[in-house]
Amino acid sequence: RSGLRLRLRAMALPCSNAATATATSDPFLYAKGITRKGAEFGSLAAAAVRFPSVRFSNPSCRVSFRRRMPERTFALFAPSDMVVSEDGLATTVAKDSSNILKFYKITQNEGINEMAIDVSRESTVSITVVGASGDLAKKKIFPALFALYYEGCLPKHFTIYGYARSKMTTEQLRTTVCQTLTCRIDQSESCGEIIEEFLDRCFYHSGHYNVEEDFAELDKALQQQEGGRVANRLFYLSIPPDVFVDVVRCASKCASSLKGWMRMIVEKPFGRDLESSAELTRDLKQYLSEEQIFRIDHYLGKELVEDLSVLRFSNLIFEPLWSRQYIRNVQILFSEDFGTEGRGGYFDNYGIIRDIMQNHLLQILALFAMEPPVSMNAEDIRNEKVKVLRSMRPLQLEDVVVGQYKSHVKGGIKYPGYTDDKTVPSNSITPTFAAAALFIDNARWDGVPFLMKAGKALHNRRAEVRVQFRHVPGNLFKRSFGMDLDQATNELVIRVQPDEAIYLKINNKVPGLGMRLDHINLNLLYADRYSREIPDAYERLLLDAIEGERRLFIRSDELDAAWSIFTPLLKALEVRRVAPELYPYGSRGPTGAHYLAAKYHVRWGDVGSEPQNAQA
Ligand SMILES: NC(=O)C1=CN([C@@H]2O[C@H](COP(=O)(O)OP(=O)(O)OC[C@H]3O[C@@H](n4cnc5c(N)ncnc54)[C@H](OP(=O)(O)O)[C@@H]3O)[C@@H](O)[C@H]2O)C=CC1
Ligand SMILES: O=C1O[C@H](COP(=O)(O)O)[C@@H](O)[C@H](O)[C@H]1O
Repeated sequence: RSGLRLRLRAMALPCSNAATATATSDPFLYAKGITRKGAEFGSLAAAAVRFPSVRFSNPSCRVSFRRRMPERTFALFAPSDMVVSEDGLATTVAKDSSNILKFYKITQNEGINEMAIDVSRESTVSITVVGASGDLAKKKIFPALFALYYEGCLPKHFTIYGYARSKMTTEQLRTTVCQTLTCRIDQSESCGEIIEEFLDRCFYHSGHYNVEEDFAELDKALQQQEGGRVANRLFYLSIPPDVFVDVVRCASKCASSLKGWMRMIVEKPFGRDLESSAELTRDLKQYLSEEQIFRIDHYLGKELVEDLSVLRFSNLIFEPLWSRQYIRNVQILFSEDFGTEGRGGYFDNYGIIRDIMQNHLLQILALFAMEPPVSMNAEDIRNEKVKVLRSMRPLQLEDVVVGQYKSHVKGGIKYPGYTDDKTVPSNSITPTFAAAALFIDNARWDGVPFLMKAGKALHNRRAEVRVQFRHVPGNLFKRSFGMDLDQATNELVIRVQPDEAIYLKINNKVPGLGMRLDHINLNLLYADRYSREIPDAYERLLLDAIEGERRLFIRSDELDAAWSIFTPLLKALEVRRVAPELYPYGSRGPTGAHYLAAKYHVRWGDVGSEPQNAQA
């Protein structure tokens, strides 16, 4: 009788001194302590475990505390499993790789009869942003770290180091970082002070990426800040891929933590094809275990991408429809209204298929199409994603259309073509646009086209998933729709960005004496429903990496499966030197995409009129 299996994230980091724990009248852990900002967290813990979705009779029910905490004073870490049996016996052992072991045995009558809580007041997290002088570090990583600090999500003791070759002082780094920070969450607080506090924890160390001595120096600097505490170290590799392995070698040899954990967030691109990706994985694994590698795909950290599983698995109405029986096609769309400006040098070596499709869009597809996982644990989810990816057919050249933007004059402004970029060869055939039809050869999705479209320098910036359902059989209202049944079929749209929304296109009778039908949207526009600002994807992912939560990071077998789908196509495009169809900057992309969709009797959902209430 295992009863309720409750996933508990131990609440240790924010405690000031010792935490105490007692059993409440419910057979749950009632941990009590003082948060960093002085709030007592015991009652909140109890409230969280009493969350109404928790039912004793449901053994697979899981609660992740962090997501449910209403307060922003919590910094949680170290996932642990808590097993509560119906007779009130609860045991939990924290499975944490950071030398922190928590063990509770709780009975309803006796309370806690055995317990060891390391409140880890002597541990610290050092975060080193490697490539701190770069675009991503400034644009995303430092602002995300600040947002986490602002939300009280970083541990009590932490240090942030910027590392790069550029010569810069700590003061200069702070000045640069400061310009990117905003107090977007709560303007009423004394934001300036919090920024100052945060900047005081930021330092800079200049060094080469392949020089072990430079990392040994970094190690000394880190140790000085860590002040003898158990040191956990997170490295964020925000650098071009050709220096990944050098950094991993130097950092793991000369700047790894002796007692705490060491984790590395690795940015894409993870290779250019199946072989180079496997080689990179092999090289990284000379120095790191798979558990230490956090391959980031920031689309997995986007709110609506996370919501896909909630939508599907917590609503009875969707899951039964989620198959070839009711779904005609699925479209995963990405567009940007700007070109590769400033990143042409990188982009030309990769192209849109590697830059967006093989990772971001395929990850969305995998989450969308996977079978229900055993639980929401990282390995259970990633196992299902791998299964669905391995069921996919490798892409064929005839199922792909590629394009490249050319210059265009609009309103007296000349927008540059891709090859006008000085860092791009003038004869480049690198695609900046691609459309593809993919298929999953399994029982659920047999024959359903999954269409992807991704492009730069298009008419708008948008990312969305569109699910087009089948026509209603023997539709009584067919005559009201005229010939265009497609217009009348239900479509579920999950708009990832901008203006996050979920809406469902349905048919409705126009009020009145006649029988006129209207296609309208049941619309959940996030900005209308939720006042809280949506966190940036990098915030969620950084916090997960600090907590050791791997659910939103890519495992190496997932990566292999993803490359297996795209590598044959990428090779064919290169070997045959397939010329991209040119499209004007700011347009809707090449017309070839429409022919590709038509081949599978599909109409792109983003083309044509959107009912009014779908707009933000
Ligand atoms: N920028 C973005 O929007 C996104 C970036 N990424 C990925 O994140 C990583 C970082 O991106 P981003 O910040 O744009 O990259 P940058 O080109 O800005 O490079 C980051 C830093 O790396 C160093 N660097 C640049 N080129 C080289 C080189 N050839 N050899 C050694 N060091 C070099 C530079 O620091 P210094 O000279 O001071 O050492 C630079 O400031 C990349 O892997 C990129 O693919 C992923 C998603 C989005
Ligand atoms: O990974 C990448 O993503 C960005 C788009 O990210 P978004 O969060 O702004 O949608 C893209 O511009 C870039 O080319 C690519 O490398």
